[in-house]
Amino acid sequence: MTNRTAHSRSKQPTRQGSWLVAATLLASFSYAGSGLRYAFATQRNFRIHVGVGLGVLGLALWLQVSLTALAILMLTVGAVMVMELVNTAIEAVVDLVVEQTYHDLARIAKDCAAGAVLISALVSVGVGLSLLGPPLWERVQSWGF
Ligand SMILES: Nc1ncnc2c1ncn2[C@@H]1O[C@H](COP(=O)(O)OP(=O)(O)OP(=O)(O)O)[C@@H](O)[C@H]1O
Repeated sequence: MTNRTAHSRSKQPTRQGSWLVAATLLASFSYAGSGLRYAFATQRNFRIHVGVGLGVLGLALWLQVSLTALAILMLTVGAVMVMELVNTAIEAVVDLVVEQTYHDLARIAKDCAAGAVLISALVSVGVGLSLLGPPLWERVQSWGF
């Protein structure tokens, strides 16, 4: 039995236009996990952002920054990852619509999505330097450099 058939025979209310609807909360998490795994496996930039983000949060914990600073860093790191995921989603939808053809609107959509990732990454560098730079400098000086 295909998923579509299974769905149509279930007691779940149908949603017009959807091929497959998450029937349970667990299924929703599972689909979200699939998206994260796909982005991690296929998007080099997403892997870089995850690596740098974990490094930044590790550094913040090591420097024992304030809880407010840690919260701002988590928000910033998370925002970059979210932008990368949205960028990946937009690229997939654009490719689905135009397939292998060149289209100016496809270019604009992809370029703007990439621009959004770039801005979030630049902002996160500024936030990271502002919040981690001074305590890192103090720590280095305390070593007698
Ligand atoms: N169908 C299209 N029509 C017009 N321009 C396109 C099209 N597909 C891609 N482009 C152009 O090529 C660029 C790169 O597109 P591509 O799909 O390869 O993204 P990418 O390099 O994988 O992006 P990212 O590194 O953010 O994942 C786009 O930003 C856009 O300028």
